[in-house]
Parts: sequence; C-alpha cells; structure tokens
Amino acid sequence: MLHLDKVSVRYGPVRAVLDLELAVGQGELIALLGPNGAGKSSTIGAINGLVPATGTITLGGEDISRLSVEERIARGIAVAPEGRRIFVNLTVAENLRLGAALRRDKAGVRADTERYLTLFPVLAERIGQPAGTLSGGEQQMLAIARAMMSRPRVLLLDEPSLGLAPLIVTRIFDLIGQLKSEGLTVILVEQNAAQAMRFADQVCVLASGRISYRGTPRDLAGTDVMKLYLGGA
Ligand SMILES: Nc1ncnc2c1ncn2[C@@H]1O[C@H](COP(=O)(O)OP(=O)(O)OP(=O)(O)O)[C@@H](O)[C@H]1O
Repeated sequence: MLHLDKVSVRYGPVRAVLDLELAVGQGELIALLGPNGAGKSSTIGAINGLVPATGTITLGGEDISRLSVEERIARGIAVAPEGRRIFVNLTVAENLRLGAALRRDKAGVRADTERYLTLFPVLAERIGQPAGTLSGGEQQMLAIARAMMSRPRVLLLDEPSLGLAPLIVTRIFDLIGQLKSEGLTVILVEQNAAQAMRFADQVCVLASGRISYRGTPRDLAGTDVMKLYLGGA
C-alpha cells in the first residue's frame, strides 16, 4: 500500500532521516519507535508532504513523492498530528467538516459523520462545543475522527497517547485497532511501546534517522529493544 524508498529529510545541516526504506501492506499497522529526535515526526511529515524530502514514496503503486499535501490527502493519506492540532475555537462538528473539506460526496460525508459519532460517542455528546473545551483524550479522539473524515487509505498517527491517562490511552488504541481491523493501513509513532505492540504487524526502531531495528512484536520479545522500551519486559 505504502512504500518508502531511500527517503531522506534534511533541515539545513541537520540530517533528520537517512535513506529510509519502509513497506506497509493494506490493513497493516507499523509502529515507529525511537528516542526524541530520532526522526519519527520527520518521517510522518515526509509521507504527508508537509516536510520536504528526497527519495520515492509510492501509494498503491503511484509515485506521490512530488505531490502537494492536498493532493496526498485526496489520494488517501491522512494525519492525526502530534499535539493534536485541532481547531480549538471551532466546534466538534466544524472540525469534522474540515476533515472532509476536499470531498464532494455530500451523502458519503453525512454517512461518515454518523459513523464516527457512533464510534466516538463522546464527540456526539459534545458536537456543538468548541473543541478547545474538550479534555485531552476527547481532543485526541476528535483528531483521529477528523483525519478519518477524509476517507484515508493510510492513517499517520503521531503519538496519540501523549499526555493522556492510561485508561484513555487504552480506549484510543482499542479504536485504532478497530479501524485497522476494517482494513485501514496505519503508521503509528508512539512512545508507549506496550500499547503500540498490541496491534503492530511490524515494529521499526529509529535512531539518528536510520532504522536500528525492524521486526514483528514477537521477534522483539526478550531483546534489548524490548528492555529499552518496555522496561525489561
Ligand atoms: N524544522 C526543523 N528545523 C531544524 N531541525 C529540525 C526541524 N524539525 C526537526 N528537526 C531536527 O530533526 C531531528 C529529527 O526530529 P523529529 O522531530 O523528526 O524527531 P522525533 O523522533 O519525532 O522526535 P520526538 O520524539 O522528540 O518528537 C531532530 O534532531 C530535530 O532537532
């Protein structure tokens, strides 16, 4: 579904991502782990087009490397960014509508709105409230629902657990697991390795812009990577 070939990101003299190779199949979830500054967010930015990158990115066989952010959204790439970045002064309903801004199928947008309000009932209860009045967990749910409103084939999730209580994190990962079970392809940047492993088909550890480890969650059991990220589990 999504393939990265020799993708690199530079910020002036800083080499944030170096010749990254990544392949994710339809309905797969790949977890990107790694310390602060490893290049995880830059990788997400390279895929959605917000960060200039070299190399080749293909989606369903089509080269999207030179397309704009909007063109990539139209082809099925959506991001729920780190820090959520919802529009705090707009209502929940308005945020959801913006997620579907590039869609012309009004009936489909209505049906998807219903669907995500059913999947995230707390958003239905707060549909007319400014998004800034939602709790952190609710804002994260809104960020995911807003991203899903563009009907993505690939959802990029940047640290969905950041700053949230464990119970809320579990709830959010349950929802991510459900979307994956419906065929969504997910690239997940996450510090909470235990949660990321629940649904991951592949785990990649980035260090200084390169992949230092790649394997299935089962391969990871008992390795140093596991000790580093799961405190010796
Ligand atoms: N806009 C920018 N200008 C210059 N350097 C940047 C910029 N954005 C990121 N960097 C640098 O690129 C490297 C990778 O950053 P990136 O945010 O991709 O890492 P990360 O793995 O997502 O880290 P974190 O877990 O802290 O979010 C870091 O050294 C960072 O300082």
